[in-house]
This record gives sequence, structure tokens and C-alpha cells, in this order.
Amino acid sequence: MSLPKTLTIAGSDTSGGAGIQADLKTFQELGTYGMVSLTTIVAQDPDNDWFHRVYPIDTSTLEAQLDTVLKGIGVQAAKTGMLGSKEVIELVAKKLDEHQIEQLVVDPVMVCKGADEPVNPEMDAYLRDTLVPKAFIVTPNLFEASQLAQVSLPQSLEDMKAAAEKIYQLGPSFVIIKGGGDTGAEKSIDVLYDGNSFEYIESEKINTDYTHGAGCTFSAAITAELANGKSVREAIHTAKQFIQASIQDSFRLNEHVGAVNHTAYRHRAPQS
Ligand SMILES: Nc1ncnc2c1ncn2[C@@H]1O[C@H](COP(=O)(O)OP(=O)(O)O)[C@@H](O)[C@H]1O
Ligand SMILES: Cc1ncc(COP(=O)(O)O)c(C=O)c1O
Repeated sequence: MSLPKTLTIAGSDTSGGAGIQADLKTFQELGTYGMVSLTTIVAQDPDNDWFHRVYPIDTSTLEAQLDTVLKGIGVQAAKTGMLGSKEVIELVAKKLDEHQIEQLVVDPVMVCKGADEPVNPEMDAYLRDTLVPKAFIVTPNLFEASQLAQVSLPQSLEDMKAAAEKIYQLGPSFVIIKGGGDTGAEKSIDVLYDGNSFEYIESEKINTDYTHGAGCTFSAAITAELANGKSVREAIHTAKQFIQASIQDSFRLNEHVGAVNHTAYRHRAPQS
């Protein structure tokens, strides 16, 4: 027997809800064999309001990991998350090109939810110009969409559609902007754009602040389903159900943060 293989190129979230931890848990829950190329380590400071500190991994260590997986094993689908520097973005783009990874999900992580990270506009611009054009699917939240599209923060579905059109011009095959809990809409609505038409991917909005890891989990679920041979639309619909279940069963970690529950889809998945 063998399993479809997935790769996450992302940071380690020491607190376990986001980053490679979220990705590997999700890859496994959806029946794929998950592998990692680690870009950064994030540690949260318990004595300083849970401040997120980012410790980069040097590029030669990252390159050795990418070679292990891409050259030594091979994958059906890959995703990127927190990358951390221009050098890392450049290396990742080069390796993905070299190995012709077509099913690539780019989660353009620019900021950690709930943490007032300093934004790095120079790196964000580099991500936009170097990696986003290679993406099969790019999955920005509202803030990341505003940075990629170079527009102000989308406030409505119409704003999200306009931003999606601009991001599509950068070169990815599909753009999905996550409205999540953040738009004024009554539901949680993400906007999918394929260059021709828009689709709203909807679910009930859950009234909780415990959403640490939601973005990573959503993009990892899309990646796993692509590796499982699903179409883009099937993959996105399953990912939406997976994240909905994970947020429904999310839980408190401490006074600063609550994380999504990656095991929830097991018992909450719609029965077919
Ligand atoms: N309160 C919520 N209720 C239902 N779905 C949500 C909620 N918050 C986020 N989501 C969904 O979770 C996924 C990740 O979105 P989001 O949390 O905005 O990403 P990020 O972690 O990148 O900021 C999206 O599908 C979004 O619609
Ligand atoms: C390594 C890493 N990647 C990504 C994120 C972003 O997480 P989220 O999915 O909550 O947006 C975080 C947040 O702490 C992180 O530590």
C-alpha cells in the first residue's frame, strides 16, 4: 500500500496550532503522507504578552531538506506557509521550478493572527513577485489580499472580488480570498476566482476567537485533497468543511490563544 505524498515548506509553530504542526496533522487526517521543509521556528513569549519571535533556519539547511523530499522522494502536492526572508523565497521558488511541482498551494503568510507582528513590506512584495506567480492556488486572508493586490483592506464581497481579479493577474491559476470571521457578512464567505468566474465558498460563521491555525489548516487541507486526486473545487469544498469542523471544536490553550482542533473532521465530516 502507499499514500499520496504531501510537503509543507513552512515555519514551526511551537504552540502547535499553526505552521507545520497544523499542516502535518491535517495532511494525516486527510489520508496523505506529510513531509516537511522547515523555514523558521516561531516561539511565543509567555512573559511578554505571547509575543511571537521568529528564528530563521539558514538556507543551506533548508536546501538539504528540500532536496531530501523533492529530489529523494517526490510529492503529489506541496504548500508554502511562513517563509521568513527573501533568500528563502528565492530558494523555494527555484527548487519548486527545478522539480516542476505543479500542484502548489501558496498560503502567503504575512502576519500571525492575534500577534502584532511587524509587517515586512519588502518581503511581502518579493513573495508577490516571485512565488505567487508560480502558485496553482493562492490563499490570502483579507490583509494578505490587500498586500498582494495593492489595494486597501477589503470590506465587502465586492472588494474581495476586485482584489481576487488583481491577484489573478500575477499569474496563479486560482485565487481564494478568505473572508473568514472578518467581513461584515453574516456567514463565513471565501471568494474563489479562476480567471473567468467567482464562486462563494460559504459556511456558518462561528462566534469564537479560538482560530489560531485556521489559515494554515485550510491551505493544508486543500493541498492534501489535491494530492488525493481531487479537483480544485472538490478540494476547496472539503477544506472548507474541514476548517469549519476544526473551528467548531476549537479550544483554549491559555489566556492568549485558542487553537483549531485538527481531529474534529473525523466525527463532523458530512456523511455521503
Ligand atoms: N469565525 C469563523 N467561522 C467560520 N469560519 C471561519 C471563521 N474564521 C475563519 N474561518 C474560515 O477559516 C479559514 C481560514 O481563514 P482565516 O482565519 O481568515 O485565515 P488566516 O488564519 O490566514 O487569517 C477560511 O475558510 C475562513 O473562512
Ligand atoms: C509558523 C507559523 N506559520 C503560520 C502562522 C499563521 O497562523 P494562522 O493559520 O493562524 O494564520 C503562525 C502563527 O502563529 C506560525 O507560528
